[in-house]
Formats: sequence, structure tokens, C-alpha cells
Amino acid sequence: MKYVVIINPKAGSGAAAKVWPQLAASLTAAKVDYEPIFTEYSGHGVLLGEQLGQKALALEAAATSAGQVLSGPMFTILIVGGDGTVNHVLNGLHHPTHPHFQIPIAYFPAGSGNDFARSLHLPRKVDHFIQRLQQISTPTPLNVFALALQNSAAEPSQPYYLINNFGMGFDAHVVHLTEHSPWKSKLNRWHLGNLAYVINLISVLKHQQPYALDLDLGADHFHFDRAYLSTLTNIAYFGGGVPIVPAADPHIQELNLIILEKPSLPKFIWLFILMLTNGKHLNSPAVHLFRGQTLKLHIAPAQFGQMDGEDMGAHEFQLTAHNQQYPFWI
Ligand SMILES: Nc1ncnc2c1ncn2[C@@H]1O[C@H](COP(=O)(O)OP(=O)(O)OP(=O)(O)O)[C@@H](O)[C@H]1O
Repeated sequence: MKYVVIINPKAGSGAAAKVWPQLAASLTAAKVDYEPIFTEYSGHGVLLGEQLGQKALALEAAATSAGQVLSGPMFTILIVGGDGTVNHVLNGLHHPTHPHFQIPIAYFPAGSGNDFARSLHLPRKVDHFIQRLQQISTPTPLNVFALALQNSAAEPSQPYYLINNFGMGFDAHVVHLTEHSPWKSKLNRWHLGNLAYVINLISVLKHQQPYALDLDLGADHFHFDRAYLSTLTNIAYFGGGVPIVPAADPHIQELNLIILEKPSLPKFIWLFILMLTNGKHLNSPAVHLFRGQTLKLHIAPAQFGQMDGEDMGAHEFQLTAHNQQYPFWI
């Protein structure tokens, strides 16, 4: 199996760039056939995914016209970076001009949050990763979810594909402030990036307002007047290790939506403690958990949104989310 390795040198405040020489040496020692490519700017992973999709299609067409019978994928993409890099490459692979969408993705987590890897218990040490890589013989289909955002003309946009979560309100507000905070890069330099999230969490507690949310689950409709946080999640964690829906599992084709109605400050703190310790926040009357295959949501007025930890700015979101499977080489 050939690996095309995409390395985001900025992921994990430079952790990916730092680990890459060791990982490359171990791949070489294990006689793995690989070709490294570094992302060069923010969002470059989308273009790389798109180009690799085109390359796989061309290789497949050439092999088929030469009379070869293909027994598997042309190559595997190994991503070295964080959740955002996996999200970008996945979206590029699923580009509308070539909905090829079947090149397996292997992943060495080297980001800041690494929620996807944490949820799947993926190895984070180079030697464990190489051992695991050598044991894999078939791709594992995992749930990812497609999100179609409706614009004002009610036309769905090209879907986005997510590996982790899509949040609106509180969590996305924290992500937005952190992305735009002048001292984030300074804290990152001292490996204190998570402190930026904690500081902004306190600020958001003061400023986040409740909003209206309508949920359509096919036969059932729900309305909330005072939603505060609403997160669609495919995995157990969000925000770099916070177990928001402990039972969520991407091996299961099921999408989870958790809604928190605006609580008092002491109640919010209590729910947060429960979430970090035993998962009993889900028993609170202020917390609502829905599961489904297709979920339609509308929220107003405009709220911040975050997609796999990437800031989307503030919008009045009208969206449809549904499950989809993708092969991972994990
Ligand atoms: N060469 C580059 N220069 C600047 N930014 C880059 C470059 N390559 C990728 N990026 C951007 O880096 C951002 C962060 O990447 P990623 O999410 O993988 O790491 P992280 O935020 O440290 O980890 P996690 O998402 O797991 O918390 C992405 O938005 C991506 O577009």
C-alpha cells in the first residue's frame, strides 16, 4: 500500500512539524512506501484532498484501460495534523467535480484538541502508530456527517462533511473569540493554547444570549425558546477532551444532537462539572439529547457556528444534517 502523507506543520502549535522527522524515519525503517506533502497555508488541505481525488480517479482509469483488475484503493492518505486538517482533506476528497470519496484516510493525531483520535483511541506515539499501521488490512467504515446549509433562497449549499461536531451558540462563541484573540498565538508559543479557551469561556458566560431553535426529526417537531448551546456530534468529545455525549460512537450510524437550555450560572457550572466527571449532565431537565439519521434545524437570531473546531462566524442557521460513511485506515 502506498501512502500519500499530508502534514500540517502548524497543527498542535507546531507539534506536527516536530513529530514528522521521527514519523518519517519510522515509516522508512518499516519499509513503508510514502510521499510527504506539507500544507502551505490555511485551508490548503481542501485543495490537496481535491487534487488527490482527481489523481486517484486518473490512476484508476489508466489501470482499468490497461486491463488491470483493481483489488483495492490506489493509495491511502495519511494525515499528520489535527481535527481541522482531517476535516479539510475529507471535504476536498468529496469535491463535486469528482465525488470519488473512497480513498481511505489514515491518521496520526498531532493537533491541539485531537478529539477524533481521542474518541477512537488512536495511537499517539510513533512506535504504537507504526505497529498499528502494519496490522491494518482493510478500511473501517466510520460515520461522518454531511451538513447542507440553506441560504435565503432555500437552496441547500454544497454539503460540508464533518468528523466531529457542529456547534451553534456557546461553544462556537468560545471558538470564535479564541480564534480572534490577539494573545492566542503568544499562548500557543508557550504551549498554553488551551488557556485561551478557558479565558474566553468565562467571557462568553457573560455575553452569550439564549436563542430560538426548531428541530424537525421527520414525524416529530420540537421548539426551544431559550437554547444556549446546541451541538450535533458524531463523537463523544468536543472542545479538546470534554465528553459532551459519552455514548456517541462513529462506528454507529447515528447522529447526536445535544441542546442545553440557558441555565443559571451556578447550574451551568454544576452541569459542566457533571459533564467532566460522570456524564450525568444528560439527566438534567435543561439538557436534551436527540438521535437520528436526518436532522433539520433552524436557529434565530444569528449565532456563532463552529465546524470541527473551525470558526464559521455568526449566522441564522437553517440546515439539514445526515449520516454518511467513509473508509478510514485506522
Ligand atoms: N501552512 C499553514 N500555515 C498556516 N495555517 C495552516 C497551514 N496548514 C494548515 N493550516 C491551518 O491550520 C489550522 C489548524 O489545523 P488543525 O485543526 O489540524 O490543528 P489544531 O487546531 O492544532 O488541532 P485540533 O483541530 O485537533 O484542535 C487549520 O485551520 C488549517 O487550515
